[in-house]
Amino acid sequence: MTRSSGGLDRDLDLQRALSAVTSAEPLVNSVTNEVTVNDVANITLHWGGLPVMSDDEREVGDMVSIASGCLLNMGTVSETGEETMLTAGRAAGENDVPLVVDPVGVGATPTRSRVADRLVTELDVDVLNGNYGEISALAGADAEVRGVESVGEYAEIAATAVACARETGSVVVASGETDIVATEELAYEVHAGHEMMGTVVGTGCMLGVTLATFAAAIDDPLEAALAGTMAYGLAGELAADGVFGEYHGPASYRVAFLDAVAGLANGTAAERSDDPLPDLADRIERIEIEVQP
Ligand SMILES: Nc1ncnc2c1ncn2[C@@H]1O[C@H](COP(=O)(O)OP(=O)(O)O)[C@@H](O)[C@H]1O
Ligand SMILES: Cc1ncsc1CCOP(=O)(O)O
Ligand SMILES: [Mg+2]
Repeated sequence: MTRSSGGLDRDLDLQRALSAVTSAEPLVNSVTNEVTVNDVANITLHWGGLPVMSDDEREVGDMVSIASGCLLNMGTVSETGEETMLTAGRAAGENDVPLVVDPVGVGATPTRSRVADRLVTELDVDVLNGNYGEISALAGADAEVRGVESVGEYAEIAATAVACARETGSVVVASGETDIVATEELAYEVHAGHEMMGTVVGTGCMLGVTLATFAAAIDDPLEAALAGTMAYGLAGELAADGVFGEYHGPASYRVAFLDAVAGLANGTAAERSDDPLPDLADRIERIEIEVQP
């Protein structure tokens, strides 16, 4: 892999993206796991979307057909859940509803790898989001996913994310200390977030529905992924800086983080912090990747 970095080669405006979401107020259906479902619903609302968690085989196709975005999160996928996610994903494809898939825990067990493979091969996925280990496992690269956590080193994660984008035709968001947003052509490093985000269960799931909510309001999936990933990491920083209240550990940090998301969407972040929105050219770096064919 050859790597050369360059500036942000796109006109990306974070306030414009945030306003697109709040003005669209998109209905977003999440078929997701019961571990973090409430946080996934709440953060959808905090961004300005309308959450619904329809996951019954008899209804989910109808609900997705009237939604503007759809998330499939396989965190606790059951046998029925597998078929329901495919029903929801097919309805998204038939109704041109942007589809985000979070292949939680792919690579940890043969079952998760099989289900994830079905989702990415049988559905038209606009954005795939997972941690470094999950995206590496999906791309067939060396990966260690312990349960749902990514462990190990991933020095080539940008090239792996591009390879995954090439294989799936999706925009790929590989989350970690530095988030990678990749297409079949290139990758962007998004320098945002805070280590406290890694201490809260659900921050990957909430990133997934953030991407679905932004993709529901912004036509270009790459722009939606870059803006959503950046806004999400920014909320993590504002919370860590105490802008939305003092925290004393992961539990109180989680509350401050949710308040920071709402504050970015409703404008109160600007009242609480001198300059809440950074110049994206300083935070997003384009990485040219020469991936071996
Ligand atoms: N050490 C870190 N520094 C900055 N941001 C982080 C860190 N760890 C996690 N994050 C952020 O937390 C969110 C969830 O990422 P991650 O923990 O990789 O997902 P998952 O919970 O699915 O494993 C992402 O937005 C990511 O950028
Ligand atoms: C712990 C756990 N187990 C099955 S789903 C889930 C939540 C995963 O959340 P995240 O991917 O955001 O860490
Ligand atoms: Mg996750």
